[in-house]
Amino acid sequence: MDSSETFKLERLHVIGVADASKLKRVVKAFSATRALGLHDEEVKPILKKLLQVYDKNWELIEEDNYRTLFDAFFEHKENKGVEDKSKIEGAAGHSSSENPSKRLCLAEPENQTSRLRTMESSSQPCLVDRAESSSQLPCEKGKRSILSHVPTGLSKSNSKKLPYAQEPLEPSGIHFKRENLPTLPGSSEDSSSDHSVKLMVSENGDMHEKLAANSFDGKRPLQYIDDVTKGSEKVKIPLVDEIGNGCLPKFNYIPHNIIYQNGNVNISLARIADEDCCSSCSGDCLSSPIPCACARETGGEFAYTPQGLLTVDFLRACLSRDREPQEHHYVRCDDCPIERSRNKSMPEKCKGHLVRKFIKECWRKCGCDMKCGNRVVQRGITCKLQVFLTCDGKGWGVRPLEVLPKGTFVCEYVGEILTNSELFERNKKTVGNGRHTYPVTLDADWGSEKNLVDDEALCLDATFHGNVARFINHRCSDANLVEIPVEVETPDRHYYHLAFFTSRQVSAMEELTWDYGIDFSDKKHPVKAFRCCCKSSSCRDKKRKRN
Ligand SMILES: C[S@@+](CC[C@H](N)C(=O)[O-])C[C@H]1O[C@@H](n2cnc3c(N)ncnc32)[C@H](O)[C@@H]1O
Repeated sequence: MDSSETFKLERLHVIGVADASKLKRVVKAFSATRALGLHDEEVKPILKKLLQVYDKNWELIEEDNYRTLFDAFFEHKENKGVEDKSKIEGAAGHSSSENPSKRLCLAEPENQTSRLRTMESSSQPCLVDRAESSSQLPCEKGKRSILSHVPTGLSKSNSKKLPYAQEPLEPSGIHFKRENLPTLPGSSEDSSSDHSVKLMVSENGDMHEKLAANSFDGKRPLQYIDDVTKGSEKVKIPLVDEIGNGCLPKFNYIPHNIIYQNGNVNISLARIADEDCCSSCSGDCLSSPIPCACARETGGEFAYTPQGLLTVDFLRACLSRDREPQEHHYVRCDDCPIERSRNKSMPEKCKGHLVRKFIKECWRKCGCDMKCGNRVVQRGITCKLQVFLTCDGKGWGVRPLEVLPKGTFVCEYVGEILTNSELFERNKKTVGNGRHTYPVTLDADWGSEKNLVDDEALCLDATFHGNVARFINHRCSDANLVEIPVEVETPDRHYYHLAFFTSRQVSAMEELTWDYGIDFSDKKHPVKAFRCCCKSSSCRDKKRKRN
């Protein structure tokens, strides 16, 4: 018997799996926990206990990339830590006055967290110091123990309403529904049993039973949508609300940008000149010793490695421009389309636009094949992502369910393509009602155009129609995502794709963030000013800092 067979049988024995068909599942669970550096010996008893509690229902353990198993593991660790601590303190003759919930919620800069530390706090990722968070959503307070089934409460009085809760958008393709899920016998409200079972109604109306073990409060349903993309992406993107307090987002999921009305986006093969494509290439352009015509457009080199990540040099150049822009990286238009749409007769002086480094991907007129390494963004989302309700008042956010190496393509920002005037008109109608908008200006190449006409000064608005990127929250200066303009099907750069790549390795369950580039003092900025809760040491929201 070889060592791998011994390993498999050992695990079957340890967790009491008699059926060999479960073997694959056991092995997969251990590979998932090992990928995060957890030791099999420590995971074994937790997995065994979960199988008992869930009556050998593997689906519940496997879903969300073994989320329940990870939660249970870290919860166990945490409880053990507290136990050990009180033993030590008991022996030393004093007790701790520290509130355990505060301990887990200590502010910690994202980029200093170790992989394990981030997972440890990930069951309720909270960067809020409880001492100052009376107006914030509670996170640890209502936590429900998976292994011990001790229900705890979630106080209504100190929960803060989310933007959507305050001002639900007008129906414009409402696709997600929130159900008040009926509690079945055996739920936590039914004290006769310690199994909390809820009937979940998914987007398509299917009903399925789900153990609400991650729900923090027996009275509040844990909200769960299997796939917010409605099957339009290659991967499913679930939505979870572990707090039971979020208003489900009302928007229409679209996987690709779509023109609202007047935006000038002209996609035609005739417009792609020979020098704008690599028609003489074949196979994979990355394997050629000489950069192809598309790579030359990127700056003479490919931006991607054969593994599909951004090259270190390209990422470094983008980050330095993003984080420490020099005066010469800015362009100021003579006749700025943004100022023009704000005040046609007397436009203010242009505030400046950061000229960014572009990636040019191969496309239809190129001779290479679809597997060419210079086609990354056009292949769409491949990472496992999850939309979740943040616990520090930012509303919904996005996190990966797996570790993302530095330079990974995560998703592009998708929305309606609007001209700046259209956006201005749209925003004018919504001024004063507290509604949040989701616009991004496509101004990365405004410097090379003399005077952009109105229908070429574009932006993306994901308020009503958008993809998962609309849920990514802002972080000042040291966000873990960087946005990079990507030219795919149009050679002129007033329209392009805005792609998000990781700026460093991101842990599983760590919130994804990007720097919206907001000047918090600019009251007229298209992104409506909000009080920034990013907790970055370089937070630019001066108001927030003072409070
Ligand atoms: C593009 S949306 C991001 C998704 C949003 N959280 C949601 O629930 O749909 C932008 C809005 O999220 C909120 N937001 C994003 N980053 C934030 C931050 N650092 N601090 C506070 N609010 C934030 C603001 O309300 C902002 O208008």
